[in-house]
Order: sequence, then C-alpha cells, then structure tokens
Amino acid sequence: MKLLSVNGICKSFGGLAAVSDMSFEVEEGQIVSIIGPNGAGKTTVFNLLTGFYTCDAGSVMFAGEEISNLSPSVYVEKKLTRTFQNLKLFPTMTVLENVMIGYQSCIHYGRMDAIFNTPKKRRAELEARDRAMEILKSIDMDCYAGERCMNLPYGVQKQLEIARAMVSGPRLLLLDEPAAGLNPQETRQLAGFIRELPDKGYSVLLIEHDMSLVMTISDYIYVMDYGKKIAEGVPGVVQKNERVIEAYIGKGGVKHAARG
Ligand SMILES: Nc1ncnc2c1ncn2[C@@H]1O[C@H](COP(=O)(O)OP(=O)(O)OP(=O)(O)O)[C@@H](O)[C@H]1O
Repeated sequence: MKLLSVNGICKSFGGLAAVSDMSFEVEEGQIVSIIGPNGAGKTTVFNLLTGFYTCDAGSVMFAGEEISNLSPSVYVEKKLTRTFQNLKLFPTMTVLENVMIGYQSCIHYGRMDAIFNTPKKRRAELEARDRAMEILKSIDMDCYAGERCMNLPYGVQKQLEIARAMVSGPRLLLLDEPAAGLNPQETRQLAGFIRELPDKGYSVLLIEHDMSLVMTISDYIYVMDYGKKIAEGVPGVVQKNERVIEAYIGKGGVKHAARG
C-alpha cells in the first residue's frame, strides 16, 4: 500500500530553485532513501514534508490524505515524525526522560494542571513514562533508561534520537542523516537498527550521505541533484546509473557522496 505520495513539489529561495518538480513514493513497510550531493535539496524536501517550509507547488498525500503545508506540530498527529541532522537530545537528562519528551504532543493537560500537579497531569506523565519504556524495551534499550544521555556512546545516542521519534507512534519516520559522525562499526550497528524498523511497524524515509548504509538498507532510492530527481531505482540499479556517478564524481568525492 502507498503510504506517502509526493507529487511535483517545488520550493525556491529568491532565484534559487532548491526543489523542482520532485515526485516520489514510499510504500508501507519500505525503507526509501533520498540521496544526492551537498545542496541537492534533500533537507528542503524533508522541511516541505514536515511543514517547516511551505511548498510553492505540488502536493503531498499521506495515508490517503492531503497533508501539504500544515503546521509542523500537526504532522506528529498525522503519524509522520522526523529526526534532525544534528542531535537534539538533552544531554543531562536521562534516556527515559529524553524519550518521554517525544510523547509530549500526545498528552494534554493545562497550565493549571501543571502548576498544581493535578491527578490529570500525573496520569499524563505516567502514560508518557509507560509509553517511553515500552519503546525502549522494543529496541532493547531499556537497560539505558536511567543513564544520563551524555554518558552514552555516540552511536547509541543516535538510536535514542530515533527512539524519541518512535514514541509518538508514527507510521513514517523521516531520518535526516542518522549516520553523520559515526564510525564504520557504529554505522553497521545503526544499519541493523534501522533495518528492523519496518518489522516493528515503521516505514522509513531516509536522507543519508553514507553510501554503505544507504546501499545496505534501502528498498528503493531516489537521487537528487540541483533540486531535481535525476534517477531512481533499487540500490543495484542506482549504483550503476551514469547520471548518478557523474553527479557525485563530477562534483567531488564518491566515498561519502558529498560535494566539496
Ligand atoms: N532557508 C533557506 N534559504 C535560502 N536558501 C536555502 C534555504 N534552505 C536551503 N537553501 C538552499 O537550497 C539548496 C538545497 O539545500 P538543502 O539543504 O536542501 O540541500 P541538501 O541536499 O540537504 O544538502 P546537504 O546534504 O548538504 O544537507 C542549497 O543551495 C541551499 O543553500
């Protein structure tokens, strides 16, 4: 079943077309990657899909519903959540507390409930705690629940950031360069972690420069350059595509597929 269907989205900044007529799909249970050299438009696509930018044109359908240009907080309710290129964890808080933060948008109590610590507020906190613990158990990270986030190895912190996106129960996880800053061993571990997400009920849309990760875990890949889609296909096909090779080699460096 088609979960996400993006049709001809466009975004310009002044005279620069950051994303031009970009279309792609994610099927339920798939891991789909968007790759391309630095400045190709990948992050802008994520920002368009999650309401951080508004589309100049085009449409986004998610689970059969038009979801273009909503405010960022609404996307969590629609069951679509994202991570960011740089870790946005709270280093001095525990792992459990960091994951609970991802559930905040799912619980509702007023300012007075917070001031007077009412039963409603305490129930909401318990619910967040239970849900966060459930997620940590589902990914075998409950052993870290009481640890301060800053004491965790960097690779585990990356998994924690994904766990925090999982806690609101999304159907689609948008992962923005999860392997950035990881060494090869940590990247392999992360690959195994992401590969298991569809079995746990999460489809994945991934932006990533690390080709070893992308080629190992993706079911399907879209390639962008200068804001446009230049190729698509399964990893074996994309790897051999001449336009893709030219986009990378022509603009500097194949290893991490980045310009400059
Ligand atoms: N808010 C903005 N204002 C002006 N230009 C922007 C803005 N956001 C992105 N751009 C430009 O749009 C183009 C695409 O940027 P984007 O960050 O989407 O690329 P990317 O493929 O994610 O790159 P990277 O891999 O380096 O993260 C770039 O030329 C960038 O400078």
